[in-house]
Amino acid sequence: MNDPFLNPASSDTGSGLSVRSATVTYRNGHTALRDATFKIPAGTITALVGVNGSGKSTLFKAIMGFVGLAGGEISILGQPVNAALKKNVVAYVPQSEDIDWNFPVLVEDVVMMGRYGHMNMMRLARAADHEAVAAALARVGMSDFRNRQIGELSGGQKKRVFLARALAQDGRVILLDEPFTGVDVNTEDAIVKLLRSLRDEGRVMLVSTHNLGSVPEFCDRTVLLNRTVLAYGPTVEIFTQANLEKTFGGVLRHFVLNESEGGKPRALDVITDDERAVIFQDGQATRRKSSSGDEDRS
Ligand SMILES: Nc1ncnc2c1ncn2[C@@H]1O[C@H](COP(=O)(O)OP(=O)(O)OP(=O)(O)O)[C@@H](O)[C@H]1O
Repeated sequence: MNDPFLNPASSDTGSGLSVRSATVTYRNGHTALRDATFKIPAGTITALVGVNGSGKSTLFKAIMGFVGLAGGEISILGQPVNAALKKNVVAYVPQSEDIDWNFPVLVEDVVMMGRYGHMNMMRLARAADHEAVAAALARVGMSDFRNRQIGELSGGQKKRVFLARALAQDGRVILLDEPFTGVDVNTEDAIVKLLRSLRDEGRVMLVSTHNLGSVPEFCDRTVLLNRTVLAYGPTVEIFTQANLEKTFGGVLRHFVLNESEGGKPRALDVITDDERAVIFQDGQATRRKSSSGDEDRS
C-alpha cells in the first residue's frame, strides 16, 4: 500500500474477504478494475461506493468467479475463489434490473434456487431444503407470498425474496448489488435490520450503494472505488467529505445549508449521489435514526 489515501489501520482483518492487486480486463480490452486492494473482516457490513462505471459490479463478478483476474488475487474466507465457490460460501443478491421478472416462477422456487449448491445433480429438494426455504422466507417476512409469481410482487417484496434466496443458501459471504434502489424507508429499515443480524452471525457483507446517507448508519466499513480502490477501512475514518469528493469528482450534488443552533450559525454540507443524501456537520457524517427507532451500533 504505497498510496497514503489507503488506510493502513485496516490491514488486520482476520479471515474475511481479501482482494490484493486485483485487475480485471474484459475481452474488448477494457480494464474495468486495476490493482484493487482491500480487506474485510468477518462479522462486518462494508459499503462499496463509487460512480456509475467505477467497477462495482465488475468487482462482484470477480469475487463470484464470473470474470477472471488479469492480475492479483482474491481470497474468500482464506480460500481462493474457485475453492470457495465449490463450497457455496458466496451468495449474491442482484440488482433488480438484472432480473427477467416475466420469467414464470414462484417465490418459493426462487428461494429454493439458493439450495441448489446443497443438492446433488438431480436437484431433488429434501426436507432440510424445504425447511431452509421456509425459514428464509419467514426471516424476511415473506412467508405469505410463497406461492405468488415473482413478477407479481412490488419492488421491495422482490428484494426481500432475493435476500431470502441468499439466506437459504446460507452464504458466509453475501454480496448485495444496490439493495435499496426503489425501496421505501420501511423496507430499507427491514433490510438493514436483517443485515445487522447477519453481521452478528459473523458473515461478511459487501453492499454496493448509491444511497450515501445510509452508509454511516449501518456500514462498519467502506470501500471507495473508481476503477481502483481509492480508500478502504472503518467508515468513521474513510467516509469523509474530502474522500467522497475525491471519489466522485464533480459528479456529486453538494449543497451547503446555513443553520443556526442556539443563535450561532453553523454550516451543514449535504452531499448526494442520486438517492438519500449524506449530511456532514462540522466535517462528520451524521446518522439518521431508523423509523423503528433502532440506533446503529457501529
Ligand atoms: N462485459 C463487459 N465488457 C466490456 N466492458 C464492460 C463489461 N461490463 C462492464 N464493462 C465496463 O466496465 C466498466 C465498469 O462497469 P461496472 O458495471 O463494473 O460498473 P459499476 O460501478 O457497477 O456501475 P453502476 O453503478 O452503473 O452499476 C464500465 O466502463 C463498463 O462499461
